Amino acid sequence: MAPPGRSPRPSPLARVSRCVSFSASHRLHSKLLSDEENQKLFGKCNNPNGHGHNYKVEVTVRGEIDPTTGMVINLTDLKDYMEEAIMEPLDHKNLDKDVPYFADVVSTTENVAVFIWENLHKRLPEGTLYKVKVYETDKNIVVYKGEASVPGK
Ligand SMILES: Nc1nc2c(c(=O)[nH]1)N=C([C@H](O)[C@H](O)COP(=O)(O)OP(=O)(O)OP(=O)(O)O)CN2
Ligand SMILES: [Zn+2]
Repeated sequence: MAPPGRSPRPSPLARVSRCVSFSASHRLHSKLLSDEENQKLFGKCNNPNGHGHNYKVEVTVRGEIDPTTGMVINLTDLKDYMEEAIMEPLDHKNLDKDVPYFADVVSTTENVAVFIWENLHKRLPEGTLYKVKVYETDKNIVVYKGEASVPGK
């Protein structure tokens, strides 16, 4: 509580990140396209027997630093949430065949990032998930921040 006549001291906001790695196979193939169109669009990534990646995921949570605990979020809790939301559904899986979400959603890194966001944000305090960054390879990187475009705008 601030002394009378003084406004309360603003709580510092910080961003806390944690990384995990998982291995998975997939095939880029859209059910909305013909086999020929898929091959033309995705090339080697449309190989019928798939291919694999060692994905790296960086999750960032944003919030006030609690004056009592000194934490935005307990990283031990974040570790558990990431285990449930990322490792359990995705590690050592065939994304297209083992993960129901990707039955009709092309397993691009963009969509992997959205899947992880949707799975994580329901476990975290409202409004605290800030960023999901997925490295499909060292060179191919996607950032998703929960944003969506409004149709017609
Ligand atoms: N917009 C997207 N484009 C592509 C994605 C994707 O997720 N989003 N994914 C792929 C493939 O999955 C493919 O595996 C990418 O591999 P590759 O091109 O081999 O990866 P690198 O660029 O890191 O490999 P180098 O050959 O060493 O450059 C394709 N497109
Ligand atoms: Zn791939």
